Formats: sequence, structure tokens, C-alpha cells
Amino acid sequence: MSKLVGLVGWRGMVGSVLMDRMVQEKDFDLIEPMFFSTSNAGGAAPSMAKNETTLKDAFDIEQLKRCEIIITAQGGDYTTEVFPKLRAAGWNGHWIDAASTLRMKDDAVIILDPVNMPVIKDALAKGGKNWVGGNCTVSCMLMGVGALYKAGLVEWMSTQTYQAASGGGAQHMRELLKQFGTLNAEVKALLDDPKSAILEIDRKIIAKQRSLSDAETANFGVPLGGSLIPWIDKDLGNGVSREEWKGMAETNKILGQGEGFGSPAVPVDGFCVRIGAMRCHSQALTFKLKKDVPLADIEAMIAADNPWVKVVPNTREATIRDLTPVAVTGTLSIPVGRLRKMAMGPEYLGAFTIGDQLLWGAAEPLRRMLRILLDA
Ligand SMILES: NC(=O)C1=CN([C@@H]2O[C@H](COP(=O)(O)OP(=O)(O)OC[C@H]3O[C@@H](n4cnc5c(N)ncnc54)[C@H](OP(=O)(O)O)[C@@H]3O)[C@@H](O)[C@H]2O)C=CC1
Ligand SMILES: N[C@@H](CC(=O)OP(=O)(O)O)C(=O)O
Repeated sequence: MSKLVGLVGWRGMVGSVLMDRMVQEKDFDLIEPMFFSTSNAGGAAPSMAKNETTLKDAFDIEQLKRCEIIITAQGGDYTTEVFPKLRAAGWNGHWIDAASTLRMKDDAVIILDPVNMPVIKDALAKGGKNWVGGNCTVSCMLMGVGALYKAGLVEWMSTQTYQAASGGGAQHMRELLKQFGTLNAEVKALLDDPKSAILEIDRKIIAKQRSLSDAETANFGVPLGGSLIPWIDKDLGNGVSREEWKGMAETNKILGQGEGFGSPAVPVDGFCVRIGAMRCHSQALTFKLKKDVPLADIEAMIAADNPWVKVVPNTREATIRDLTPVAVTGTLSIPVGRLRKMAMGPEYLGAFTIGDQLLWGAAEPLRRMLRILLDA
């Protein structure tokens, strides 16, 4: 008989991407889905439902307890409220979560199976039940350059990220697009006139950006359209943003090394920056390798690591065609390009990589974990 799998957060942005992928990969053929809602209990479940055709209350512990596996993309507040109650009520099922709440707990594994299948298998063998998707930037980065870590080649890595609006949620994407529209409207007449002065357009744009109302910047706090924001997530009070802190903490935990694993952590640090892209996170990486490895060997290693990574030749033509958010959005492809040795010495490697933060950055590791559990 198919396992009863609870789905919470299925109609949100991450959840919708997850549902699409589960339909594409025919995951629903293998499970008995039970759909939950925080806002519409008793309503009709979506078309993938089989026997459980009404939405269950996502706070109803007795209904949740019926599920052998629960997948949630409802968010951190939901996890904080419901997960401890469910475990306290004796539920012993598998919890697969997109939120960061439980990520760094000792009994949780950060799931990214093309990179850390041995860590997942080891935890499963030991009775692990809590599986949490990684930070989108970290997951996309490791899907691209995980081969260098697996080969034990990385002494340290520095990251400079270019993160899309979607990382903040659906309202942030809307806000960005509204700002672009407002700015365009401000200078439309001048743009339509090829003889108009560009510096006048520029003056009007900056004046408009600086006078956007609180309502027009409610989500990001400041204008993002035509600008950038070099701070993502909370201020940890030591000059580091929480998003930057996740880089080192999560990379090492995913790889099963560093604190708690009895081996040294690889230092990872850099700056995380919000830019006006829609849903692809991009990052420029600088590696200090433990030894000088020929570039061709590095390219071959990266290309062979998993079926989704794609080495982009370090030429202008290939880069501007294949290594942009526009090229990658909506695909599972993880291009890695701009690979070259840097001026600092032969152990210093530069790279640039991009991933769709709603696919490999959020939904895909969750549905793959479901498959791992169904196959176990
Ligand atoms: N955004 C991202 O990039 C990433 C997000 N995550 C995690 O996933 C969580 C969910 O993120 P995200 O999907 O962006 O959140 P959303 O705000 O899109 O969805 C969360 C929930 O909001 C409710 N909701 C209320 N109004 C609407 C509406 N108009 N359309 C759809 N849903 C609505 C739904 O719950 P209900 O059906 O019960 O009413 C839904 O499940 C995050 O909190 C985070 O923990 C993880 C990685 C990346
Ligand atoms: N912080 C990411 C999105 C996200 O949800 O991250 P996390 O899953 O680590 O909270 C961003 O803003 O781009």
C-alpha cells in the first residue's frame, strides 16, 4: 500500500514549484497524498488527491500524526509551532522541511543528495527522521562546485553572491517589478524621444528612486529596482549577515565535516548581495586550492560530478549566452563558468555559477528526499 504523505505549504511559491516537479516526475503515482492548509481546512484538495479529497487543518496534530512522511514548505513559523508538538505527541514519521528552523539541529540532516548521499544514508541507517533543505545559495553553489570539496581540494572559498528577489518571497518579486514599472513610467516620454538627454533621464530616475513611498519599498525596505542591497537576512551583530554565516555553517554540515563531525571545517566567507533578478541566485567564487591542479582537470572533475552541472567555456560568447539568470530560470541546469586561475597564484581558482533558487535552491532536494525514503 502507498505511504500516506502529508503536504503542507503546497500552494505557496516554493510549494507550487514542488508540486509541479512532483507531477513531472510522477511522484504522486507512488504515494497517497494528504493535503493540509493553514487557511482553508475542509476545502477541496488539489487534483492530485486520491482518497483524501478535502484539505486538512495544518495545525491538527491528530491528522498530521496519520502521515508516515510530511513535507512542508509552509515556512519557519509553522515549523516552530507544529514540529515540537507533533514529536511530543509521539509521531515518529519522516519530516521533510524547506524552512531553516531545524537545519543546524544535531538530529537534522541538510539534504542535497547529489552532493551528500553518504551523509543522508548514514543518518537513515542510524534512524534519522528530520530532513531539511539547505539555504538556496549554498545548495546551488554545491551543486555546481561540490566536486572540488568531494576531492578534498578546497583550503578555503570566498563567495560574492548576486541573489534574486524570489529569495525574499513572492511579495518581494512583485515589489521589484512594480518599481521597474514606476521607474519606466517616470521617463517614458523621454525614452520615446531618441533626442532626449540621457543625463536628464538619469536625474529623473534617481529622484524617483529616492522618493519611492514606504508602501513601494515595504518588502525590501529600500529601492531594489535599478539598485542593489548588500545585506540579506538578519544582522548577527558582528559585521556578518545571517545569510553570510550560513555559507560556512551549512556548506560544512552538508558535506559532513567540521563542528560535530570531528574534522576541520573549510572556511567559507564573503558578501551576500540582493540584486534585481527574479529567481536565480548567481555567485562569483574564489578558491584557494590545497595544490596546483591543471585547469583542464578541474573542468573535467566539475563536469563529471552530477547530471545537472554544466561547464561553460570561459569565453565571452558562451558566458553571455549560457551563464545568466535569464538562461537558467525554470531549469535544473547548474552552469559553472568563468573558470580560470587567478593572478594571486596557481592555487587560486575563480568560478561563477548560477542556480534557480526555487528548484535546486528549495523544492528539488525535498522531492528527491521523498524518493529516497520511498526507495529505502
Ligand atoms: N522563497 C524562497 O526562496 C525560499 C523559501 N523557503 C522556505 O519556504 C517557506 C515558504 O516560502 P514561500 O513559498 O516563498 O512562501 P509563500 O508565502 O508563497 O507561501 C507560504 C504559505 O502562505 C499561504 N498563502 C497565503 N496567501 C497565499 C497566496 N495568495 N498564494 C499562495 N499561498 C498563500 C499558503 O498557506 P495556506 O495554503 O495554508 O494558506 C502558503 O503555503 C519560507 O518561509 C521558507 O521557510 C526555503 C527556501 C527558499
Ligand atoms: N535567504 C534566502 C532565501 C531563503 O529562504 O533562505 P533560507 O532557506 O536559508 O532561510 C534569500 O533571501 O535569498
